[in-house]
Amino acid sequence: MKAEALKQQAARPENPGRSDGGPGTTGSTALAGVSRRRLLGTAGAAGAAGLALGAAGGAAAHAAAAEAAPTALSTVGSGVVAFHGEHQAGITTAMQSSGHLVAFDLSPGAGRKAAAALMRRWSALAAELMAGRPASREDTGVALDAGPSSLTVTFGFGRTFFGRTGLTARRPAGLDPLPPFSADRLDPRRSDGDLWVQIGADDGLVAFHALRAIQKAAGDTARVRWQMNGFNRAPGATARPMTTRNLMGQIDGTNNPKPSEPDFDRRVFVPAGTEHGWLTGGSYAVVRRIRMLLDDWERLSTAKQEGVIGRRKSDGAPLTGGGESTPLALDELGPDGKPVVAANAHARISAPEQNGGAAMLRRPFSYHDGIGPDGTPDAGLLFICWQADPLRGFVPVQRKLDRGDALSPFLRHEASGLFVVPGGARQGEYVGQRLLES
Ligand SMILES: C=CC1=C(C)c2cc3[nH]c(cc4nc(cc5[nH]c(cc1n2)c(C)c5CCC(=O)O)C(CCC(=O)O)=C4C)c(C)c3C=C
Ligand SMILES: [Fe+2]
Repeated sequence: MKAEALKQQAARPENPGRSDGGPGTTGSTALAGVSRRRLLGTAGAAGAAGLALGAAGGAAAHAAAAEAAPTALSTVGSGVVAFHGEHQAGITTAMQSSGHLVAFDLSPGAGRKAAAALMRRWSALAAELMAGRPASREDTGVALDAGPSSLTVTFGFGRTFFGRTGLTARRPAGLDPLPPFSADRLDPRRSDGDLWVQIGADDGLVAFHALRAIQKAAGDTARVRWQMNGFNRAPGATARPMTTRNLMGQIDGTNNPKPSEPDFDRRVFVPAGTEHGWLTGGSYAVVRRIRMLLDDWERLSTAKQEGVIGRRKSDGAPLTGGGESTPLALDELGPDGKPVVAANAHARISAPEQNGGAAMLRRPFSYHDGIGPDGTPDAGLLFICWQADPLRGFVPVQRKLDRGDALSPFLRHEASGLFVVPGGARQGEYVGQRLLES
């Protein structure tokens, strides 16, 4: 099993819908040749045994040997995602097992110049950390011994960022406020924000290390507005690559657009030649903290739970048959003459063909913040979806779900944010430079 798991991780392609990779996708995650100061090794072949250092020869010999002989990283630790590129990392990257979402507000008096300096600082830091190198100043040591572990740091701007930096004329229409939905129970203190940072990694310490470094590098320029912490299944936890499950136990992410599909880029990334040149290659992230009413959900029989979604719980296959990737037969009727996939089933209502083609890339983290004051689990989904235009992605689908989704009685939308995520930085550039300096 261990060897099998290692083989999976080594072969791990990028698939945002899977926490441990999956077929049909492209990837930038690779085995790292670079690592943190004290990590001299590269992973090499999957399953490579670490170099055993004997006790004989005493501490000095041990230290000398440790200096000279590389120690093999596990394949999880050695996953590295490129910081520079056409798009920012953390969008099509395979879902990671640890995540932090943080929104910042610019401090009073911090305008465009300070924001530009902050983005320059943050970008340089993110590039170092994602390569597995320590933060250049005051590294806390929390991630020592670990490789990059597929760390990604992704930056976005909220609507208010543009007013604070005097850039209202360059604010894209896609940042117009989301409409209210009847199921919203939004806490403004945990919603919105001038800046948004998404951190993901396949190691909890590596993710936390990046979070602290980013927070400290904000200095006096920006203050944390809210922070949310999430998780997904660890790579290698399952015997074969699988779509991850959420805290309701459902396989979640099956029908995500795949990078291999011809319309993937058009759906997820802003193309060249639209409204604002600085936005080319960017995307919009809708972030919703969705509490799951798990006590109520877990009282339902498995058959009822499956009816709510329209898919089997065990393997994610449609109730109309086949396997996980079989399309839902939405027209199929049961012996009672009713559709097998109910009219209000979540998978039916959210399907692109029911929403004028509206599609989004869902890349969430689960969260669990203990027990709420009402004695029920404060747990659910940090729902993050990516699209080229929220008005053609999240908004129409959520409108439809809001009107009659069988899943709604088991959910509570508690916080919301909409952020524009600029395209990736080229070498020598920082994220957002084309907005802040042109
Ligand atoms: C507005 C968009 C969506 C919200 C909010 C949302 C919340 C949400 N969904 C699940 C569980 C599942 N969702 C599934 C499919 C699915 N969901 C959305 C959109 C939202 N979900 C879409 C676009 C789709 C794909 C539809 C399709 O193309 O067929 C599924 C089925 C498996 C899958 O395809 O991923 C599950 C399960 C939860 C628990 C939740 C809120 C907490
Ligand atoms: Fe969904």
